Amino acid sequence: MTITIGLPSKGRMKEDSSAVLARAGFTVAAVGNDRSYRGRVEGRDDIEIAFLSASEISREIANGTVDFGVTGEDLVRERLAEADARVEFCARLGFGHADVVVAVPEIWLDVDTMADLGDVATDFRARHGRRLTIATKYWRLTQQFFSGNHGIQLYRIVESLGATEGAPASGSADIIVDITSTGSTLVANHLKILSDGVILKSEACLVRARKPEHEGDAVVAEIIERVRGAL
Ligand SMILES: Nc1ncnc2c1ncn2[C@@H]1O[C@H](COP(=O)(O)OP(=O)(O)OP(=O)(O)O)[C@@H](O)[C@H]1O
Ligand SMILES: O=P(O)(O)OC[C@H]1O[C@H](OP(=O)(O)OP(=O)(O)O)[C@H](O)[C@@H]1O
Repeated sequence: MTITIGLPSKGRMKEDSSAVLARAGFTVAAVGNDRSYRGRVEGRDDIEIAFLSASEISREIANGTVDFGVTGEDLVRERLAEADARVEFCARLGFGHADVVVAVPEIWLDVDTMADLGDVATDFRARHGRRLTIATKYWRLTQQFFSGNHGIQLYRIVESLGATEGAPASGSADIIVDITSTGSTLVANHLKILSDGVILKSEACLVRARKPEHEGDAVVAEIIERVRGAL
């Protein structure tokens, strides 16, 4: 059986992903020219590399078209319901850190917690004639956190495909759920994170699609062990 590993072909995780595999003893090379989307590992005919974007990797892991992938935990949990049943987070790789957070306008002085926000959501229709709106590209994580963890049901998600932090100022949503690393984009947009508003502390992970044929497979076990040993 050939084991396929999805690695970022571009973006912020690209260099660190190849470096961690190299430290684990797997030297990755493109097949054909530099622009190829297939790679191989030197000396290993039993491992194939698929170069994809971080978000494509989460999709391919969900489909099971790759066995392993290096991508952000946020992208995997957003893509997959019941993520822990479907995939194994084999190793946290120490780069690509970002928190998925709930942020509200700084001027909402009496809103500091999710409970405060729940009160705002409850009163919102009476005050404004519509539901509280949340701009995000993290639909699943937002619904799980608001409805599942905090019992907040009265809101509407407004899909955001970019510049999410600008939504409250432009009037396209009241609050946001987005990723932050240094926090400077939130500050620049006069937004504050609720004190219990961190939905997920994400980083790049080695993720395995749980497949029956992986049971007892020596190459699968070797990849996990060597990557863990390289951290
Ligand atoms: N400052 C940051 N902004 C956005 N994502 C970040 C940041 N820091 C770390 N990440 C992580 O990087 C991953 C996304 O990486 P990247 O933007 O390269 O992905 P992509 O999905 O390939 O991009 P694209 O949207 O161009 O397809 C996510 O897992 C995210 O958590
Ligand atoms: O907390 P900070 O360090 O300010 O980073 C957070 C910002 O960085 C990302 O956007 P980016 O401009 O990287 O674009 P992307 O979302 O398209 O990757 C992310 O979407 C946030 O807007």
